[in-house]
Amino acid sequence: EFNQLDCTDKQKDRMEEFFKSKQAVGELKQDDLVNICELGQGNGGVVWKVRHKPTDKIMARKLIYLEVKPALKSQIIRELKVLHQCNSPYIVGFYGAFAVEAQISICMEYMDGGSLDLILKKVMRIPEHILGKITVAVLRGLSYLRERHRIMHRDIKPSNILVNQQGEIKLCDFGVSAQLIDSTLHTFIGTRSYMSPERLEGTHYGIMSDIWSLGLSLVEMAVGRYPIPPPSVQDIDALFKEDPHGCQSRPEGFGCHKGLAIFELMEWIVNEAPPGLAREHFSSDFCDFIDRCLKKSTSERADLNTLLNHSFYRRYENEIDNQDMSNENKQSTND
Ligand SMILES: N#Cc1cccc2[nH]nc(N)c12
Repeated sequence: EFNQLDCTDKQKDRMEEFFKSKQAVGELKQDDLVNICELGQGNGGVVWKVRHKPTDKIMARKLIYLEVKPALKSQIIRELKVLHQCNSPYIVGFYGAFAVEAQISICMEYMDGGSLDLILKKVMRIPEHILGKITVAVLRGLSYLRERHRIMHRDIKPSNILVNQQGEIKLCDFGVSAQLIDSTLHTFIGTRSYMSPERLEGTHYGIMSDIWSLGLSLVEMAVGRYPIPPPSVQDIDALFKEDPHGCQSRPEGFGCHKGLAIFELMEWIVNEAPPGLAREHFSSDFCDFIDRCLKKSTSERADLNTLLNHSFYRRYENEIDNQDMSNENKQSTND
């Protein structure tokens, strides 16, 4: 019985490989890093693809600009060091963190497939079977953070789910430093929110809030646009109507509806019915999985263990493990 915290041999090999490359890098210094190109903006910072000159390793470096007292900055760097213990096939690798003046640098494993928000912009929408694999990786990543580190993610959304050419799917940007969270609370800049109703209302929230954010992210990736306010039935039908040219293109005006202002959108999340999937276009267990993630009341919402036993998760969990096994078998027959 594969436990969601177990790893396949292939995953163990990859983690050991990363650990060795991390040992080769040693302590990170600003002057050892050279920018290659920008990978993304958001989450209170900008992410650069960088090269570590002494080892020639490619990394991703998140830069957070923070005007805080030196004592707070040292506390943030100290708290970020917990990331050295966050070792899971579903969590992006961590090389180290350091501060230079008002800039905090978090250096991590470079994921050459990028983040799912940028992929979604290119492919219009993500097919259900891929969303199944994404769901397995996210739930296993959330399980790892909860079981081994007693933390929730706090910011599940497509831009914090990264992929690489080996088909790995990993979480990044989780709230490991309480001080960094506190110091950046006022810096929210965005036109959409993945926060749960209870979090927007300022009441108690926890891991169940991550489950809401996962559900909302999956609907967005399934449909191809942020799902609040919900797309019309016509929008959805147009989305799935085969394009006469055989290639999928975004229907005229789809997704570029006049969006709600951020506060209207937050009010919608708190006051209106949650979004869901159209049953004529998605499997019943995917629709049911989403419905259970997007219950507005946390007492009705599915918790992590319930979702790890849901038929939608079960359908894809073996695919990820067998994929590694089959890759291992292919590798061993090629050896
Ligand atoms: N964090 C991060 C991030 C954002 C966009 C692309 C990326 N590739 N590898 C990363 N770590 C990363």
